[in-house]
Amino acid sequence: MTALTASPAWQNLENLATKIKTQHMRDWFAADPQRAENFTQSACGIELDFSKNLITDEVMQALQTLASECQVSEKSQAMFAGEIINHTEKRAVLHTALRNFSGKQVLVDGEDVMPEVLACQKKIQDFVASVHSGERKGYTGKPLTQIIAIGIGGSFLGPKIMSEALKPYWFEGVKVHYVANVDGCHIQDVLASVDHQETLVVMSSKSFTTQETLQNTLTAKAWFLGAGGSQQDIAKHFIAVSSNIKAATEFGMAEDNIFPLWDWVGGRYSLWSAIGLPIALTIGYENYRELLQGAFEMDEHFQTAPIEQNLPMILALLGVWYVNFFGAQSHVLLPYYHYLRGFPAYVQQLDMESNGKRISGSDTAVDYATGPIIWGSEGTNGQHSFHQLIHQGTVLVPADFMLPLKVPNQDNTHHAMLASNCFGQTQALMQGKTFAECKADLAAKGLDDATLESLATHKTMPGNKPSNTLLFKQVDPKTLGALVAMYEHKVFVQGAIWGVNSFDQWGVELGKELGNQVLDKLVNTDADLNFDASTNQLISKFRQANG
Ligand SMILES: O=P(O)(O)OC[C@H]1O[C@](O)(CO)[C@@H](O)[C@@H]1O
Repeated sequence: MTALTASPAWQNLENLATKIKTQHMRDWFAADPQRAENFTQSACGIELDFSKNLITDEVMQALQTLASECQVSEKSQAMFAGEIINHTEKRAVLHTALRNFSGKQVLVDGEDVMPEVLACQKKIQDFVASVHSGERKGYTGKPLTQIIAIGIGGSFLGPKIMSEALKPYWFEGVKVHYVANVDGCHIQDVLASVDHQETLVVMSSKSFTTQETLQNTLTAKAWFLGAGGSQQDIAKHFIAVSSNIKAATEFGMAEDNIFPLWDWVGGRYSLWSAIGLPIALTIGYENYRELLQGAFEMDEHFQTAPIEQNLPMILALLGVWYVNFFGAQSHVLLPYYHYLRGFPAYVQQLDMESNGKRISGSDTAVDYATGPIIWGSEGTNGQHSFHQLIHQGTVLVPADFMLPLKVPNQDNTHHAMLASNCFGQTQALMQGKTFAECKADLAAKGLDDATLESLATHKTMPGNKPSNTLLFKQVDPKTLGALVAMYEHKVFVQGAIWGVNSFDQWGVELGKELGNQVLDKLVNTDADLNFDASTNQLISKFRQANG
């Protein structure tokens, strides 16, 4: 047993879980008219109804005790203070400094990082203004109306998904295309759709070593030169965002065209840095600043709200409850808003790359589950596919439903239908439908007793399936910023409880290394194959097909 699983707080939760598993949420709602109100909290434009969870006051208190025993708030103070909490990479973790509107200093190694952060924000502001006004032009004098944003992982998901979510705020006259994968089909399609004279390429790579991003940029550069641009025109059409200024200049980026970021910004936490430049180009700098402001307000809420009112804390503790005491292996995100359709993929990287870990801070393997599989897609589409498993399958899948109460420029018929589906799903998951209720329905249809008994077993819905409902007045930049920061802090709290380092990602390295070794054998077709038999066979087939 590790210290965590042996702790009194953990043991207490195990006992409570055994008790809770014999009860049904349906009965709690029937017995307590205040339940919904008691288990609803709001902050920063987000209302969280967590009453449809397998919890009682006693459970929530026990979870809060666990958080205190794991020193979550002390660990969070260390993060905000710029301490080296990413101990395997010896780095501070300060994405919060990128949206720090408090006017206070943020020290890393005794030095205030805020002047550099503010200077970079000013550079973004000026750059966006020069593109939007048409003052910054391409080499033939045309305005830059087509932006190709090249990057992958955290250098792609944040900009793409947040821009998509803010469609009602798009600046007219500029179109941003995203390219992440090294699959040539994508970049070719995008290049074929734009005029090189009007195109600005924003290459985003914190490390400036990522294969996909480097190759896609080289392809874009070759296309630009092939279409009539010259080497000296590159500076007008190619810019980079990177913490590796040396590699970016060696690659050919003009120094003035490089937007910096710092090693204390993790890739999956980087949308608040210049990695967010494509967002600012899409929605304008003022709206982009609102996004940052929303995140800042959530940071303040996370640091100051009491644990029982603290949205990231509540979400994190509920997640721990299901992962560690109910055996839940996944968590589904269900935005009922088309423009937020990419949000599950965003949280997927944020959560799985952060807490998909098995070694704790004491350098030993954990004996408890850590980060779950995060998945999901927009409602109502999922209702007609995977919701079946959530309702009647054999695994427990806690869900976060999300709905803006108002959507811009929309006829209420659609929105009311969308909301009714969202609320109806949470209701069905919670209450289910008993065998007796199913039988009564079938009897009313005049079915004979044998058919009725048999069919009713199949139609019975156990219910008691947990879900959170997150309501927003609307998905404006500020609320979206708060929403993203809320999930960041949720992930932080869980990592703090599980004792893992949420800020490294060694697991992705081996694949990159082996991929490069394989690439060498694919390109050098005479080279001996000395991998395992399966990999050798796959390489041979590729060589034959492309020989
Ligand atoms: O911005 P970079 O350095 O190109 O990295 C892209 C992504 O690659 C990863 O390291 C994973 O491969 C992510 O953490 C990161 O967001």
